[in-house]
Amino acid sequence: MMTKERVCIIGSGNWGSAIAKIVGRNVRGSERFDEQINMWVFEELVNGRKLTDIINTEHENVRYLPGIKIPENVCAVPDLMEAVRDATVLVFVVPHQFVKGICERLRGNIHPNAKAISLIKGIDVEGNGLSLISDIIAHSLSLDVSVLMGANIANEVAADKFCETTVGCRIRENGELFRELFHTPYFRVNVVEDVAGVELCGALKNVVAIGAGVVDGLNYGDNTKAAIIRLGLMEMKKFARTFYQGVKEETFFESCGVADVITTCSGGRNRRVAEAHVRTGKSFEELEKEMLNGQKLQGTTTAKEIHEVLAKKDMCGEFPLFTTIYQICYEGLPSSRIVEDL
Ligand SMILES: NC(=O)c1ccc[n+]([C@@H]2O[C@H](COP(=O)([O-])OP(=O)(O)OC[C@H]3O[C@@H](n4cnc5c(N)ncnc54)[C@H](O)[C@@H]3O)[C@@H](O)[C@H]2O)c1
Ligand SMILES: O=P(O)(O)OC[C@H](O)CO
Repeated sequence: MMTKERVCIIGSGNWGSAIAKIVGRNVRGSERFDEQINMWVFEELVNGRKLTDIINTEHENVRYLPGIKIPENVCAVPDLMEAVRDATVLVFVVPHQFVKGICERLRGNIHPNAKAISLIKGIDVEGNGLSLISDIIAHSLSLDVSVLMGANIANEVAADKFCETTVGCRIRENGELFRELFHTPYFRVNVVEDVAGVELCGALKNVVAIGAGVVDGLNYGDNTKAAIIRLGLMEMKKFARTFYQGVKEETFFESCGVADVITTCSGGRNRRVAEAHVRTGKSFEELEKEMLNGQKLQGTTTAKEIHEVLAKKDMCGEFPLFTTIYQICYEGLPSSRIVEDL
């Protein structure tokens, strides 16, 4: 008899918890996946109680996804090594700034047959230049890493509202395995063989979302926002194809591309916080703490990371939207320059 795949979800924030609901339900009765799932939780106290205890007794992540029941076969585990023990399928879903530290701790401690998927929307910049988060995981842990990105605001997915998503894979068999793990009638998975294209769409759309929030804060209206979306998509495509060979044109028409830019520029956290930044004059850090209750912004850090890459290559002038968004976030450029500098 085939040994069943054992799944561990690494991360338990807003999206990690929503995805735990899907995966927890999908593995029930599965011939391919073990029904028991571990979810690694960065432990914290909520009203004096451990978050893992709350999740394991009330089956709800009251801090990051309140009001949604997580299936009882999902077990919250505070110890990372214990969480991944025996896991052959690793689902990475933490804010991108934490992934390197987690991989360092995991190195040498994972199942030899493990494969992974990253749901993390972000990039990394090291001395030599740009790295995909999926490559950081793959190189640290010597395993194949697929990605899942799409127009997927966690609260809407968790409420079972229909949407689509894109899995990018290098090994088709693994892409199909992940489709089986995540696909539901209301969370429709399409698999494409373009990891870099899918992942860069997911990362870069967070920068465009900051731009959309800025024009909302300025009350510029829908036409301006549509222009930001269009110009943002063009810069996303140019950036992805400049830095990664083989990124496919059609990937930008998948859920991870145009659909995610639209959703993120309407209902996302990055957009909301950027709008508040313009209206209140408060810093992004202050507003992240005030408005997100522990959830993390990815768009501002990604704007900084891509700016570092562009500045090193002397290419800022070729990416006027990304550059202006960076300057608004980090250099005090007046918000109105978002359109003046285009
Ligand atoms: N929330 C969404 O709607 C959504 C949808 C799709 C993709 N994503 C992406 O998924 C990834 C994870 O986002 P999220 O919404 O699940 O997280 P989140 O924004 O809710 O972040 C909070 C999480 O970070 C954890 N954390 C805090 N400090 C930590 C530390 N030092 N080490 C490790 N973990 C720590 C918290 O415990 C919590 O689980 C991001 O890349 C995000 O862009 C989010
Ligand atoms: O809330 P945001 O801005 O982090 O975006 C959430 C998702 O990535 C939208 O697909």
